[in-house]
Amino acid sequence: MQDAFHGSLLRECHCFPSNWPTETVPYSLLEDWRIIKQPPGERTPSKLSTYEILGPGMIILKNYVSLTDQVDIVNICEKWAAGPGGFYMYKSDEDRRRQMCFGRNWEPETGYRNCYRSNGFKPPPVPHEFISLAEAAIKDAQLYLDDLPSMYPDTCLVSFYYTNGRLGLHQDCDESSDSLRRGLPVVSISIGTTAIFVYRRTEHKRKLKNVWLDSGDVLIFGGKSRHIYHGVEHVGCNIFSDDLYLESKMRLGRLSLTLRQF
Ligand SMILES: O=C(O)CCC(=O)C(=O)O
Ligand SMILES: [Fe+2]
Repeated sequence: MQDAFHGSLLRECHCFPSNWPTETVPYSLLEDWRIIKQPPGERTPSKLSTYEILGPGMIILKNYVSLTDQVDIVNICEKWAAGPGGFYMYKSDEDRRRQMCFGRNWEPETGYRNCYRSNGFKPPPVPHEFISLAEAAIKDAQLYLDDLPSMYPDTCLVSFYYTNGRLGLHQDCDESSDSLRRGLPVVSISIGTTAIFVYRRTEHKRKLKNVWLDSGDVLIFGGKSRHIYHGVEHVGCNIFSDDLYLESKMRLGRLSLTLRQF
């Protein structure tokens, strides 16, 4: 499946479009470039996990990802972030966040159309740890929501938000028409500083709601909530717990993984 995708795009993509990312220099997630090897410990989900239903097909699983798994995620991302084709920044992001992709390349202006990044880099496959985590979260969410479809994440957008980071209101609508029509969920995993997720349902024109995203939280929106307008505000410097920073040495900021099925 993935080979077929890459193959066809490679054939179509003869030259670099004009809107390539402005910067693709290596960007380490760590303050001191050290990767910490974690001893085996508590695995996801954390025993203290709770949940809140936010709408049809929309739920937040609080404190769902254990500290051990959060550190693992930082280390997996770091492996790619600091290498060629790692984190990149778009002009439109105005020095507020960096991004990289697993599975399929996604760019703010061209969506999933381009396979190449400016250096000819092909996104690595979605790490199996991320796939298992997203699938487990969806399964757990389905215990509380009867209108949440399952999905197999074949794409993962990794964003690192600086403490002045934000993301304006938008809909996620670049996935295949089949995925969108079936309401296959978006799974957003938060690691690092606390942020506020703002959202509104398409039919509620003015009613903006918000929910805190702390480190270890998993937010899922699918089914009837798949097309919500949403954004990220106030990343700031608040940290839910300093354990993550002590154990992973991650920079101050918010790492978010957004998994989807194309
Ligand atoms: O950072 C997040 O949790 C959400 C990101 C998002 O909405 C997106 O990348 O489309
Ligand atoms: Fe989004």
